[in-house]
Amino acid sequence: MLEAQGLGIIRGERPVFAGLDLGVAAGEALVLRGPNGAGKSTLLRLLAGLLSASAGRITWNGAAIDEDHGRRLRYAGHGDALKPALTARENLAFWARFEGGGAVDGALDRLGLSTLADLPAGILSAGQKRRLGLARLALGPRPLWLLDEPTVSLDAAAVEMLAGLIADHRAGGGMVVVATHDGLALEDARTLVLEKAS
Ligand SMILES: Nc1ncnc2c1ncn2[C@@H]1O[C@H](COP(=O)(O)OP(=O)(O)OP(=O)(O)O)[C@@H](O)[C@H]1O
Repeated sequence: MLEAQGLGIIRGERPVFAGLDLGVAAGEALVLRGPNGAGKSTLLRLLAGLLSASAGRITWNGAAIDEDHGRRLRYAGHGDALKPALTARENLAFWARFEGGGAVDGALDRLGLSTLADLPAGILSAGQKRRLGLARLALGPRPLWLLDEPTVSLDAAAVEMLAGLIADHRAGGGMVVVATHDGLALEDARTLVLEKAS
């Protein structure tokens, strides 16, 4: 279980949020909402261990997260983290190697990219690049997914693929925390609304 207690962070000398508590158990989804600048990306980066909190603590099964935390999660931020000169398949194969293995062709297929597998990532459309970035989720199981506005640039079919991917992940006991401004439909998801600090 992922938990945060009394979480607060100051960025650029200004508090983004303070006193924030949350918990996500196996199979659960937590949707982060709130206006631009409210701190959704900041919270996801904290939960990923990419930023340090100014106050409070983040725990995994009761123990403070440490340098091993990154191996139990997949974080998909605003960028797609692709190398434009490599093909779609080569990009994903790079990630699979980096993570110690993964089913590359199956992941491409899951995001509807099989016919584009041998094209350089640099010539893919914005939505195709986003699909490819998200195909990393399908490389193999990791318990925690942290997704920052994953539906940006996606068409309706791809949003459905993503929703299916998340549903399967949760059915297998996975957890997901997702920041979104739109209507990504996740069954039985809880919502955490962040207010903009004044
Ligand atoms: N590197 C940084 N240095 C200083 N302040 C930062 C930094 N990164 C973000 N901030 C500030 O932190 C606050 C929260 O930003 P964040 O990106 O987490 O918001 P958000 O809720 O994800 O917004 P959006 O809906 O626009 O994506 C903003 O006021 C932003 O200016």
